[in-house]
Amino acid sequence: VEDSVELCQPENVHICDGSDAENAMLITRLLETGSIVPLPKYKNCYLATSSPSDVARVESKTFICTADRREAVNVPKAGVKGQLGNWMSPEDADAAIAERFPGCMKGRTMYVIPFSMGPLDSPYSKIGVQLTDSAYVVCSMRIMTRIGNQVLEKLGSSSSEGYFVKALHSVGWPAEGHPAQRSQWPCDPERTIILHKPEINEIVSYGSGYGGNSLLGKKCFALRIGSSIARREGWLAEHMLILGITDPKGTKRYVAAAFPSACGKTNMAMMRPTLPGYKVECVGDDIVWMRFDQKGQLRAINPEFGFFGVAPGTSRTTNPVAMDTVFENTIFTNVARTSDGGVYWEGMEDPEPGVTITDWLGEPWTPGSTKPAAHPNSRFCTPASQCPMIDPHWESPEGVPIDAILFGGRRPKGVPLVYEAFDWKHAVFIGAAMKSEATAAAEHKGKEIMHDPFAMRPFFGYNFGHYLQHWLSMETAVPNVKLPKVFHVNWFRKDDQGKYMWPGYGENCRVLEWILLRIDNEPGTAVPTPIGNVPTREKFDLEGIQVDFDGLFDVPVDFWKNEIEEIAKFLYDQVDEDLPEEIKEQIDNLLKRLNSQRTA
Ligand SMILES: Nc1nc2c(ncn2[C@@H]2O[C@H](COP(=O)(O)OP(=O)(O)O)[C@@H](O)[C@H]2O)c(=O)[nH]1
Ligand SMILES: C=C(OP(=O)(O)O)C(=O)O
Ligand SMILES: [Mn+2]
Repeated sequence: VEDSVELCQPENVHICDGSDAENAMLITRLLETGSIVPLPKYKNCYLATSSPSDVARVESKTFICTADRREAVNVPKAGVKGQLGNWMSPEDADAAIAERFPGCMKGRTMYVIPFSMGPLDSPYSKIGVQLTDSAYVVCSMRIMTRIGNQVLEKLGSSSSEGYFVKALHSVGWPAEGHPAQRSQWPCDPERTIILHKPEINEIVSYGSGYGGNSLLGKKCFALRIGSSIARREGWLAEHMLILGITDPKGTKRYVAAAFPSACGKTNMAMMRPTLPGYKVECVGDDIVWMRFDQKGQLRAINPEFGFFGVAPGTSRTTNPVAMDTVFENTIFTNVARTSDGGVYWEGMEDPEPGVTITDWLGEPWTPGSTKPAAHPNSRFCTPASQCPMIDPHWESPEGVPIDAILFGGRRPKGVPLVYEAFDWKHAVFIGAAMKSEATAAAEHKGKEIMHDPFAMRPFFGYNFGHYLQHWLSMETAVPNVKLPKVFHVNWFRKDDQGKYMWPGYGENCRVLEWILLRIDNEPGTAVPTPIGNVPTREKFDLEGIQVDFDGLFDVPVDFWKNEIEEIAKFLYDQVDEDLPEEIKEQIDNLLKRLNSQRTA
């Protein structure tokens, strides 16, 4: 703190105790500066609208900084541009800090936020301290993580642990005359930079107030620094939801699922199953820290304390549970506002007659408007404890047992609703081969289908080749390892008219039901295809819905030959010398399986 005070020269330093009184004081401050507005329709809810140039994560300005480049990122073949993270030398990182931070908090307050990723009494939790000049960030961190005195006390007592993650954040406060200078959302988009130093467990973020760039416990710590710690310590930090599902007989299982940003994690974590007799409960919606225990069981904690969920598309029909969660103690960002003091976004039920809408940019909005009312990456930031279906064990210090892992993405063509990996090595290959349409969660434009291995492309804290090796090594993580079953799912396949073929949301429980049958080794449930096992029609419940089963599960051989060629090129080009032999074998085996099929 002293070093950073010397660097940033704030007028005040406020050490956050995490109390209600402190939060109320900060909210008042944010209301006074116009950084948030109240939403009197709900209890203790506020709306922040950002600068239009600070609305999402910026992957191109996010770096992993290590002495040896090969530690931080994949080293592609000569002439190939790396797609799985950016590297910067520690010297260049320090120079970037020296260009931006001196005096950046002049005349303002530096907040010191001690926070815990994971329940305070869990041996798997880790502590961080974030310094920031944004009260919005403090209030959001208080929702997303456990903060305050309790954390300082634990930090003081756990000398055996010895380290905490140091996180420095400034929104950047450009000089007089700069367009962003007087705005209610200060930021410095041109000079935004997000730096991670895994070798010394440090994060430095400058220029952006947007969630993924500024709430440093989340993507920066829990995924990037976290994955690098996890590799050293022999566990996994992943971009996954965790849910518990109880079947009609009363058996409960936990499932983790990795989907890229804005591809359905929060919705699945809060799913209300349409099949009778099933119950889903939510442990987490974005990040999992998991490891095999001594008995060989994979156990997971959710390191977070709240949900930072995508608002558009959330409605009474798609995600009623989220709708029952977010209208208390919530900070909304970049959604639209209604004249009766509420919020509005695309996909939400229409407001009452007579109620008018102001879009996220402050302009009047009507259903005929050509621009969206809410920014496509607008978010709610809400306490997890408010979720009516939060799992009773969501804060259990030893974590919950995971029996299946799902990978998935937005794949309009060729990819079946669900298929199952043949074994662990095949599972790791399926994770490596993941692709998905780009979304508004980062700066990518359009709907290009991008590679997104393990849904971690923007979040790897170290070389993806080493990451693959680490996943492969889990097969022998402990003597009696009980490997979870692994599946790939795709809720987003489209027909020739461009319409989704699968109703999704609560109906996704039908896929979960089949997964449970597979976990229980029920006979007659699956048939092999070249890419993995798919359900048999008899054991996949379609009662009450009209869908094209054959179309949903079709594995078009020509499509997959092209697909695997492209994936192989991507992996060989990107990972080159660090591509594990096991993955090369998986590519060869899949090609052989495809070539032995008759093409249509
Ligand atoms: N068609 C369809 N859309 C979905 C489904 N699940 C989520 N979505 C939409 O995808 C967007 C992102 O979902 P969300 O759960 O917030 O994704 P996350 O960022 O991975 O947590 C929202 O607009 C959802 O309404 C689904 O099963 N089918
Ligand atoms: C917060 C984010 O996560 P997600 O869309 O995965 O919920 C993000 O991508 O910045
Ligand atoms: Mn989410």
